[in-house]
Amino acid sequence: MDIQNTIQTLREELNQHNYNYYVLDKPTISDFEFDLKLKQLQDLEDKHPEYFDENSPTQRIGGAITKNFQTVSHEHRMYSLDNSYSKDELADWEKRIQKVLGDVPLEYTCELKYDGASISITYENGKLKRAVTRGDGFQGDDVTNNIKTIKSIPLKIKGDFPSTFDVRGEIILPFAGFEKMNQDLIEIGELPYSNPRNTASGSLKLQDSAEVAKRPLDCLLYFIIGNKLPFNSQFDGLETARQWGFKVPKESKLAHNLEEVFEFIDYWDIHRHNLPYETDGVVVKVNSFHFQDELGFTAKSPRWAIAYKFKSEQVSTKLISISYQVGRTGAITPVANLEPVQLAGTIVKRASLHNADQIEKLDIRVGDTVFVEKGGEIIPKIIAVDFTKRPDNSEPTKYITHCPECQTELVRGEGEANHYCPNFYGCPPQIIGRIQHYISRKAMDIEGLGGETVALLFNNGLVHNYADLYELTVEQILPLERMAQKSAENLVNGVKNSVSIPFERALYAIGIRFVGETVAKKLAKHYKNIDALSQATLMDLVLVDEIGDRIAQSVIDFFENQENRIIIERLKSYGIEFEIIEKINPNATNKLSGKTFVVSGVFEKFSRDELKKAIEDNGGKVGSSISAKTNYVVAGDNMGPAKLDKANKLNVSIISEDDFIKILNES
Ligand SMILES: NC(=O)c1ccc[n+]([C@@H]2O[C@H](COP(=O)([O-])OP(=O)(O)OC[C@H]3O[C@@H](n4cnc5c(N)ncnc54)[C@H](O)[C@@H]3O)[C@@H](O)[C@H]2O)c1
Ligand SMILES: [Zn+2]
Repeated sequence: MDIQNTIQTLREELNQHNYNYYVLDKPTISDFEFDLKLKQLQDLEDKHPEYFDENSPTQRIGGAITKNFQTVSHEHRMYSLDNSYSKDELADWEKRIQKVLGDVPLEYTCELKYDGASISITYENGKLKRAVTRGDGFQGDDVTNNIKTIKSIPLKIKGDFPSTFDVRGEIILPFAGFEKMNQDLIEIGELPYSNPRNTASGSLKLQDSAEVAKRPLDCLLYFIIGNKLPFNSQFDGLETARQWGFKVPKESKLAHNLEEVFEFIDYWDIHRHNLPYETDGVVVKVNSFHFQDELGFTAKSPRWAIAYKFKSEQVSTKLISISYQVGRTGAITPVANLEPVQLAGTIVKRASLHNADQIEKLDIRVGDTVFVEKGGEIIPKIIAVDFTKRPDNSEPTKYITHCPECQTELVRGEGEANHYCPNFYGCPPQIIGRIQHYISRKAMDIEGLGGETVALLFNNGLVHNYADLYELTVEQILPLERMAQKSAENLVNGVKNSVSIPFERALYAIGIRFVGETVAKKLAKHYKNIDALSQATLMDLVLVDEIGDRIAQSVIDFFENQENRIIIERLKSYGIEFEIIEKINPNATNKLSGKTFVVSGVFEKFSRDELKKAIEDNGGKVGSSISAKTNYVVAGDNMGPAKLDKANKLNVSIISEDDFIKILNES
């Protein structure tokens, strides 16, 4: 291929990767590989200036503007950063600076490079006015509403500030929040997000800011830009930002020479693993604004700053075999079994291969030597195959066609990433997984019963679904491994005691696909009992707050299934109520002393007589008309204007049924 063609191919390839990374938030190659290709292109362009193109990925910021938000021009352009991977490159950078500035003493701010999505936020008269993504550097998406949901971003500034300025920061998803989000997804049988950076970036692009508000995003600030700023160096700017109320990580340091910069890098290359969020390097900036102005910018990045990228830890090892796991929902996940190898402080033996497409893309085969990396420093993943080490007799991987557990032929729905085993009622890991979900802490929270025991019960033919749990007897389970009289009794009692559980928890427990904790709450509140829910049509369901087509269809499918209906009826017969039950606290005494009021409104939950009885049980006296002697009147919705009038005159408060029950149930 001639040079011009190579350059053209690289440009096209990099443009596609930029699109995958910035717009889709789904990169298909590692950053390291991306940076290598970019460098290769840069080198070719340097050698062949005749092929210069201002639209080349070397000259332009990779991000893009989406059509989903209003496009806004940046008052101050948003640049990228030049990258370096070695101390030599940093030394070269300093030389280039000294060429411009002469041999002056230089100070550098050293900051961590937070791995998320950049944001520019404009403040006017101390108030947050607008937040815009980096986009192509000139223009970005107005995501103000989404940004306002992030609690660490002040809506109003404290202290002395110029009338208008922009702040620049990184929107990140700390590890803890990221893992919680994934846990919630796994619980409802969904695939987890691949890493915090792409998830943070994807969150900013959501159309519904209520959805964004639920995500534990954070903003780490690294720059203030504007006219008449009350400081003249980067380091003082960070301190000021902190005083104005922004979150500025305290790890940043002022270095007085390159040696101190190297110390900072060496320290954080190790200790970054203890930070609660992801970092991918260190950003070194010339501290003085005066010098920054003199140095200026290239087409893409400031000359006064450079990123030093940490090498993401990679090792190579051998693929021993591929096994396939069947999840609770029947989703198949291929898992790579590796020759054990040390990586970032842990021994790695297995890595997820995600799905059939991933295997095909990597062209990974048993016996291959593979590169493993800790993606997002959490889950190890296979980056690539070392083809130079492929054994001659290796065979392409054939994805399984049948379930490894029950031999049912697998299916793959249109547009779905994973294969599924459709044998919902006969496939052991699906059955066990469903029962394990049913007993889990957030569901029925059954004391005395754990996930392993569930498998044991199933394997011994004692339970086939979660309703069977309620038929278990001590005599049946006593002969099982590691079971003693006491633990057997605890198990049976734990199951028995679980029946008095709020509707929303029971609804979550039965494991309808896509019905997680939050959705279960919404459905419970809306339908009040399972019969109403089971009769709901698709149209009814999608009208419920936050219920979309996919969830609605899944609810319909669940209740259309005869076996599910039988199980629910059985659960009811064991005492699970599957409805929201309002109770008047039977232990309330004298809750009403010293109060005088009329209970009025439409009585939805209790009859007039029940309410009267509750009043009397609480030491109150019920009257039929409002007078000084009787404190309470249960009037219902037919309280005539005369009574209302009288109540008003006597200054007696009129309260609803709900408020009345609340008073009785107050502890
Ligand atoms: N894998 C892929 O397909 C793919 C595609 C495109 C880009 N990428 C990766 O994305 C990056 C592209 O670079 P980029 O242009 O987004 O720049 P960058 O992320 O390397 O550096 C610039 C950004 O760093 C951020 N940053 C974090 N901490 C900072 C701090 N303390 N001070 C200043 N800025 C800070 C800012 O948001 C700034 O916009 C590279 O790492 C590249 O490998 C990967
Ligand atoms: Zn199966």
